[in-house]
Amino acid sequence: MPSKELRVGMIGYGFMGRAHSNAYKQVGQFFPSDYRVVLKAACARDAAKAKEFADQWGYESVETDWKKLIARPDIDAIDICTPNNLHKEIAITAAAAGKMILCEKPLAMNVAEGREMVAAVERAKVPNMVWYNYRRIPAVTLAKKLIEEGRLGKIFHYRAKFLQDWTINADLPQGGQGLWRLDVAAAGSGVSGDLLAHCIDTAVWLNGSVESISALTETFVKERKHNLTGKVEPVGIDDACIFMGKFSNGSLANFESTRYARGHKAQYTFEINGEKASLAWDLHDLHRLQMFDYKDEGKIRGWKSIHVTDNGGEHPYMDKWWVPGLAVGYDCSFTHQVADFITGLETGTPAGPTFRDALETQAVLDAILDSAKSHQWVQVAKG
Ligand SMILES: NC(=O)C1=CN([C@@H]2O[C@H](COP(=O)(O)OP(=O)(O)OC[C@H]3O[C@@H](n4cnc5c(N)ncnc54)[C@H](OP(=O)(O)O)[C@@H]3O)[C@@H](O)[C@H]2O)C=CC1
Ligand SMILES: O=C1CO[C@H](CO)[C@@H](O)[C@@H]1O
Repeated sequence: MPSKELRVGMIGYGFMGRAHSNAYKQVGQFFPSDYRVVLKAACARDAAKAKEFADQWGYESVETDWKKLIARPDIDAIDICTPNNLHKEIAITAAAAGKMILCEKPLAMNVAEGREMVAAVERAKVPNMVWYNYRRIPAVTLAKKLIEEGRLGKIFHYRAKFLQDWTINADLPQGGQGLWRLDVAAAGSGVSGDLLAHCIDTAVWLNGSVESISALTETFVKERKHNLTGKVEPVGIDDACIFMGKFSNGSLANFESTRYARGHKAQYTFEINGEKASLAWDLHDLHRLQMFDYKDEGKIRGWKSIHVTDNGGEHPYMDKWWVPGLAVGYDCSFTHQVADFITGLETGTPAGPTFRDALETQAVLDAILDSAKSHQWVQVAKG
C-alpha cells in the first residue's frame, strides 16, 4: 500500500488536462509505488468548465486563479497544461513556492524564457519534468535500448517528420481553446514548437545533440481573424517548417513538420540509419519498431517488424499491462511518464526530460527560427 501522497494541482482542462488526468488515474493501478496520486484541484479561468472537468475526473476542488492554486499548502505538484505563453510565469511561481512541476511542452516560448525556468527549478531544488511523452511509447523506448546496446553502430542519418492538416481552412481564427496555437503571442511559434519539438526531443534523446541547422519556414495563411480583437490580424507563426542539420556525433538531420499535409492528422515518423542497422517508427502503427539488421544471414536479411507488445517481459513497460500480444495506446505514454516521475521521486534519480534536458530542444527551436529568418546556417546555443 502506498505510504505517501502526490497531491496534484492541474492547470487547464483541455486536451492535455484530460490526457494527464487519465494518466494520474491509471498509474497506481498499473505501476504500483509508494505514492498515491491525489487529484486535489483543477484550475482554469472558466469556473463552470473547470468544475465540470473536476467532477468528471475526480478532482476534489476548483480554483480560477493559478496563483491561489500554487499558494495552497495541500498541493505538492503543479501540472501546467496551459498555452505556452503561461508556462514560464506559472513554473517560476510554483518553483518559488517549493512545488514539484510537471510542465507541458514546449518548455517555453523561447530559450531565454527556458533558461529562467531552469534557473528557478534548480535554485528551488524542486523535482521537474516536461511532458515530451512520445519517448515513452514502448517501441520508441525500445529504439533507445537498441541504440544504447550499440546495435546500430555509427549513426549516419536521422530523419523525422510530424504532419497534420487541420489549419488548411483559412477561416479558422487565431486564439481560443486549441486555436491559440495559431496566435504567436500565445504559442511562441507554430509547427516548430508544437510538432517538431517532439521530433527534436526524441532525436536528442536517441542520437545526441544537434549542433547546427539550416531551416526554411512558411506561413501559408498570412492573415486570420483574431478572437480577442475580432479583427483580421497578421499571422506570426510558422505553418510549415523544414530543416537540415548536423548532430554532434557527425550524423545528418532531416526534419519536417506542417499542418498543411492534406490527409495527415498526426503522422509522426522517424528513421535512423546506422552502419550496422536501421530503425524506423510511425505513430500510426505505434507498437511496431521496424529494424533492418545487416548482420542477419544474407538470404533472410530484410526489414523486420518488431511488434512491441511484451515478448516475455523484454519490451519496455509492457509487462505492466495486459497479457503478451495485446496492445496499449497513445494514452499509455502519459501513464509511463507519471510512473517514471514517481520512480524518480523514490530513487532520487529524476526522470527525463527535466527542464534542463528540455532546454536543449528549446535551443534547437530558437536556432530553427533564427536560421529561417536569416537564411543562414545557425549554431545551436548551449544550455
Ligand atoms: N505532450 C503532448 O503531446 C501535447 C502537448 N500539448 C501542450 O499542452 C499545453 C496545453 O495544450 P492543450 O491542452 O491542447 O490546450 P487547450 O487549449 O485544450 O487547453 C488550455 C487550457 O488552459 C486553460 N487556461 C488558459 N489560460 C489560463 C489561465 N490564465 N489560467 C488558468 N488556466 C488557463 C484553459 O482554460 P480557460 O480558458 O478556462 O482558462 C484550458 O483549459 C500546451 O503547452 C501544448 O503545447 C498539447 C497537446 C499535446
Ligand atoms: O503531440 C501533439 C499532437 O498534436 C497537437 C496539436 O494538434 C500538439 O500540440 C501535440 O503536442
